[in-house]
Amino acid sequence: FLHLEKGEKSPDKKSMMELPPVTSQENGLSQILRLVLKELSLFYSRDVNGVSLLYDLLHSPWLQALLKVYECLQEYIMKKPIPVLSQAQALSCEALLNAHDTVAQKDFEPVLPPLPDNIPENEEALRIVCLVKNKQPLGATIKRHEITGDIMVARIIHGGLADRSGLLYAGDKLVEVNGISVEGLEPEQVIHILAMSHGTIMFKVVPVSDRPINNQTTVYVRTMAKYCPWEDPIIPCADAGLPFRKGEILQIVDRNDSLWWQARKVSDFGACAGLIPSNHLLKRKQREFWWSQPFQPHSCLKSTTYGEEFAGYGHQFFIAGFRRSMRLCRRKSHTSQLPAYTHCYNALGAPYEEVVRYQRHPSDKHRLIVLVGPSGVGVNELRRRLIETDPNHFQSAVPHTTRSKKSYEEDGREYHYVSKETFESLVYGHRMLEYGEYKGNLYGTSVDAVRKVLDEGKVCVMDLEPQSIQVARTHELKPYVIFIKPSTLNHMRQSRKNARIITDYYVNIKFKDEDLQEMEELAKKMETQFGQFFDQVIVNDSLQEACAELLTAVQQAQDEPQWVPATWICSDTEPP
Ligand SMILES: Nc1ncnc2c1ncn2[C@@H]1O[C@H](COP(=O)(O)OP(=O)(O)OP(=O)(O)O)[C@@H](O)[C@H]1O
Repeated sequence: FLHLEKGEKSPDKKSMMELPPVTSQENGLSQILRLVLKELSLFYSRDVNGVSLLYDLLHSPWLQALLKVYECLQEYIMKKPIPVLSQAQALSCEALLNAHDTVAQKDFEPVLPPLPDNIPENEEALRIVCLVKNKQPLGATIKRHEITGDIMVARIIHGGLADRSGLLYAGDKLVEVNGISVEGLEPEQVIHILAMSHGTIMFKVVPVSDRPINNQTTVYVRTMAKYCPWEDPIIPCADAGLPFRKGEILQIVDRNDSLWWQARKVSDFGACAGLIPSNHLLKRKQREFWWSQPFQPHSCLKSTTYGEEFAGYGHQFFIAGFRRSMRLCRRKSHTSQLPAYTHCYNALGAPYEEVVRYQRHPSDKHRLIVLVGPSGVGVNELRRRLIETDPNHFQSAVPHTTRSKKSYEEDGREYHYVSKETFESLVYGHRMLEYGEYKGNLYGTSVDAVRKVLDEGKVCVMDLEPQSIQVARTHELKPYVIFIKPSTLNHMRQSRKNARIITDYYVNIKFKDEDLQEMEELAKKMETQFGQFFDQVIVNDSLQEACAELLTAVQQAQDEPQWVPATWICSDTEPP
């Protein structure tokens, strides 16, 4: 510090004005203070009233020290010196470590460390990081360098303490922990030292010469598979892994490593990131898993024997798409065609689907509402009730059939009646969202039938078998998929006492216990296989409550922001 002694000869005002401009380095608060003190000293020597008090105040060592510290920090912020200068040593924490990337999720909190007594001569090459153990993990992993055998910081977990401290980097070489040299130690031994340490822990590291720069933009993805780090034998550090279920939305924050990415769940944004297998790696795992499984025929759908068709509900107005033949046909639809596809998709499709936040503009067409659920759960009951709340706003799509029209039917009301050739051309042209055969006739719902409802400015509500969801997931329809889930067996026994299950016979029959059990099993299978596509799950326990939930969900789908595949919004988006 520049020190002005009391009574020291000060320059006169003119010469003060002519002082050469201070360099940018000097152009700080200390310099201004120095000039003020010089000015004051002029009056001090003349014993001007009150000046001595002001002079003493501004001359006090604590004020000058405070300004100097402030300037040091400013300089540190501007220069980001490597390694960290002694003035700015500080703040860092935690440690995760393991044989490959051993993680010792030790608990730490940052501390402002005392400066070491004797700073080594080669200070420039070392960084000293002090941490205080607390309940937070360090958020870094260590490993042994394959060639040199050095203990290295393998990864810094995004958002963890080490990351936030800004003092530890992947590639830093660990030299000492609490004064103990780590040379020749195994990563596990280093972890043991950490585990045994209490209070402040000091790491001495040789900083990595090229700090990794993460200049990738973050992407959001929907997980198409589930992942459990503790069941993964090849994850570098299971404790640093991020477990996820199918259908969760993740924010991928680091893709520098081609095998292990870092991500966090949008449902838990405050948490630090975790390791997840990269797209490529997860795909490989799925492929290996798929080939290791014996072929299992698809058991998600129930097939029935087929009786006669008769007209459906006798409600006050006609709602298309509730015809018994269509519903029974759907039950057996695709059972022979889709299983292999479904398994293949799960095994070989992209494990992460890039998603973006989408909010429908009021002038855009409505999103298609798709209801999915095991047979008998109440999909059609709920759909019918929803449409009845506002038939001018909610509508079903009119299905196609190749069977002949009955005298009381109207073309385009119950069905679109078409020839087998026309129907088949729609199928081959990929114009059918789903289709099947019932008693020698074809039944199905076309994209055009859905489009017609949407073009009229209405909300199209349809039920689909889960394996058809993929077909409906297009930029144009932007389906919002709601899974109708049965409640517990005990609840169902009560609530379904008077309910009737649709049969192939003229009289619908009451639910038996086996029907309820089968429904529960089917629901589980559907969730396991197709849960990644469900935007919403509604448990159909009380019909009234389920209806209210459905209405709310449908309104949210149309009016509030939702995660949708990025390809629906920008067609040139590549998968991550
Ligand atoms: N929450 C509920 N409480 C009581 N009864 C219900 C409830 N939900 C649906 N039901 C009744 O259960 C029966 C079956 O419902 P629904 O016909 O909607 O089944 P579904 O899921 O469409 O099955 P499918 O596709 O096989 O026809 C109907 O009698 C319906 O009124």
